[in-house]
Amino acid sequence: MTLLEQIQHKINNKTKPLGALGKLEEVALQIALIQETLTPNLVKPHIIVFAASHGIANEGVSAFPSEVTFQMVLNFLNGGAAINVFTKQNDIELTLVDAGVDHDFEPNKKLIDAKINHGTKSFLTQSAMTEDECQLAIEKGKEIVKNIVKTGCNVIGFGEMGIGNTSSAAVLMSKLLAIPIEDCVGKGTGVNPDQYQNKITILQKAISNHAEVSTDAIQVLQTFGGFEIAMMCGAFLAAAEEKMVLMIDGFIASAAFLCAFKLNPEIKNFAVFCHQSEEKGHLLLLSHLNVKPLLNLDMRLGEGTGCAVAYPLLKSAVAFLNEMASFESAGVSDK
Ligand SMILES: O=C(O)c1ccc[n+]([C@@H]2O[C@H](COP(=O)([O-])O)[C@@H](O)[C@H]2O)c1
Ligand SMILES: Cc1cc2nc[nH]c2cc1C
Repeated sequence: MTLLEQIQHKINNKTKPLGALGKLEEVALQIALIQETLTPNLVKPHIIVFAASHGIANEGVSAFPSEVTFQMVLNFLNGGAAINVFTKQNDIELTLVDAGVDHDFEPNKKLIDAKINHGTKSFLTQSAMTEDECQLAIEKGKEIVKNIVKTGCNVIGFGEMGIGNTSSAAVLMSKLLAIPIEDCVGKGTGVNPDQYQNKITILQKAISNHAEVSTDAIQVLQTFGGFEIAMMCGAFLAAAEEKMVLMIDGFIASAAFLCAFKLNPEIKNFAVFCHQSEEKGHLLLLSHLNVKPLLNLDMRLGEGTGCAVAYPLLKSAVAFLNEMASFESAGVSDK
């Protein structure tokens, strides 16, 4: 029997009707395959939140001003954000990264300084980053994950904070999947109908101003991305290389995943899609990746909160596989 057949056999022989644990069975199979074992375990769960400022945020595409990005980083450092609460609740380690926030933070041992620049340029008229900045952000993301692997962690989620980043994510999705931008744009932090129309117009203009940009993932990321998105892209690539279980959060995280997937499609085998965001493009993005998310709680926060609330489900998947009796061991008739 192949390992896949052995794991499936183990799942099927648990004391339950065939398939009765639904998606938990798929997750258990996936985690066992990632770890190449019939007895997987989840060690030192960790969520990394990458924060960065966006030049495009100054074009009226968000309901909130750009300063909220650095203000929320301070909130993360003080333990007051949703991701602080949910990681604490579920015993998940939290690491914060300044990927490129337009603010000079006091040195703080809880904040990794990976600042590429003080925010990206507005991609309405310029490239968001230089080629070097984009490469550096990807490399930093990889390096941060490689350091976390050394702690023994084998399950990792990524979150982001960046006012304006639903605009970046929407354009990445539109360019990389050849989907009209209108189908990729949502309300983000909650723009009103007029602002929503303006957001679409701005992003259409941005795309036509960069008509020369191909569908190459790095070129698209450099032109329309954010430092947190590029860093997350590198982080996904490194985490999959390390054979970790990857927890994927909402719309922006999925757009970063899409960039990484275009660079290495193998990473999908390591990815658990934690939730379906309320953000308009997310369902379409997930369906293009041909994946089903675990939860739909109408969340649209980011920060890795979808990963943090879904993590107990991964624990349940591993626990049933390791701890449930089989029909044979429990003396239960299987037909
Ligand atoms: O994760 C999501 O699906 C998600 C959906 C909508 C908004 N967000 C968060 O809101 C911010 C981006 O929204 P906006 O309107 O400024 O583009 C950014 O900080 C994200 O973390 C996140
Ligand atoms: C307050 C606030 C918190 C956030 N967390 C992630 N994105 C956010 C956007 C806003 C506006």
